[in-house]
Amino acid sequence: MSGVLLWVVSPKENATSLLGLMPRIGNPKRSKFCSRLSFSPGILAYSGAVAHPSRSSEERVYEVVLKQAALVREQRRPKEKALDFGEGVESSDGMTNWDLLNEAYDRCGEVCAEYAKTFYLGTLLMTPERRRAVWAIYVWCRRTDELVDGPNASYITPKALDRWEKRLTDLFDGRPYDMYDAALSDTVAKYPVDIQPFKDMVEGMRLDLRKSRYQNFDELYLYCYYVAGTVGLMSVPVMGISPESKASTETVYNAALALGIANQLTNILRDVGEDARRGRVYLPQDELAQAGLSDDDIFRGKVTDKWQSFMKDQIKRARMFFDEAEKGVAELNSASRWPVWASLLLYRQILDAIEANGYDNFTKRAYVGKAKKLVSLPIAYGRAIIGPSKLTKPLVAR
Ligand SMILES: CC(C)=CCC/C(C)=C/CC/C(C)=C/CC/C(C)=C/[C@@H]1[C@@H](COP(=O)(O)OP(=O)(O)O)[C@]1(C)CC/C=C(\C)CC/C=C(\C)CCC=C(C)C
Ligand SMILES: [Mn+2]
Repeated sequence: MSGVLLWVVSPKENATSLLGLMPRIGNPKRSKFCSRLSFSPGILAYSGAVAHPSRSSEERVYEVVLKQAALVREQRRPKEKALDFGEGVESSDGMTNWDLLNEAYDRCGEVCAEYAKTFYLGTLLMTPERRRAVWAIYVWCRRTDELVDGPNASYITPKALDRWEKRLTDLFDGRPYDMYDAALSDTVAKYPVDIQPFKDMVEGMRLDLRKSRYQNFDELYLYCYYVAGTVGLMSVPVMGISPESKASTETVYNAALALGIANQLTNILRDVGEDARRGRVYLPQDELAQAGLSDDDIFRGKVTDKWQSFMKDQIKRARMFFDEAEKGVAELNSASRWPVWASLLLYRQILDAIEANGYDNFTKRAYVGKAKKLVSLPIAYGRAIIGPSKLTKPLVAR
């Protein structure tokens, strides 16, 4: 994928390869969610709106959620931007554009299979159309993350991210740069996917370049939305909501957002030691201080009573986001539920693994073993059979 870097990195920042080839006020649901976050005294108190008299991160993110939900309701299909993959035009090697597009999607599938095997297996249950669209989104996310986390991360500047974003707008306008972009370009033309979550993910990568401390949970929440909540918002329009669902579109998007946030909080809790070795502390500074801890304690990496108690609260909060996410999975199209349940159950078990490690996330990496993974798959399947509740819920037109 040296093409990506040739394009993203300026000639001076020469590099070679990437990825191988190369709530809301006025919204009862959100208010309920926030009140759940603040049920516990101490660090879990959700103080965003108080600490920031303007708008809290959750309010800002919720505006994006509403916009995405509205787009799906309208089933917006920007056909005018769709690429013309007419079957007739042959290239010199005899391949039609149609063949090239199919190959592009296949390549996305190969990247997925290599980097996220379980997730890839889950997607095989989806319809072929949806499956390849999710692969295309996955590959774009993976490449975006690789820009700041991959082997060439030290060459990446804010300007390089601007170029990556320009490339994103081009592909949304039907002008893909390479094969992977072509697959995503086709996907966003076929499904009501908006560009905002993609741009927001790039913004998250910009944050990673310039920020290594988060003062409070409000700041961290925004970061988690940028790098992970966005994935939920990108995926739902492709995965689809069950025709039997009586839940409002906003409810489903909130759940999707919550799953992304839960996953990223889990990532952060798992990687405390690894991040500290790179000079990064994602944990909210005010909550550390309230627990009598500081960056120095993290760099020292000693598991103390204070650390254990702090971690218990952090894990509790991550689980709340998983609980919030659970409420929406049943509303998805039946074929999409299994991979989502599988990813939710597997990721949540990382929190159990941190507990099992005695909260030593400085020197031990929490992971879910093969056996536990295997057991989770039929459990996920069992849950996926359960569709939307037949009970009438407050109906918002969809
Ligand atoms: C209603 C409902 C619950 C719907 C489900 C919506 C849905 C599919 C949500 C997906 C949530 C999800 C998997 C979020 C990804 C979160 C994540 C782990 C983000 C990582 C960011 C950066 O992390 P960091 O650098 O700290 O850590 P690493 O060491 O690099 O891991 C990411 C790496 C960003 C890039 C994200 C991806 C590559 C994953 C993209 C995944 C998809 C597009 C497919 C999602 C579909 C399913 C079925 C899980
Ligand atoms: Mn990463």
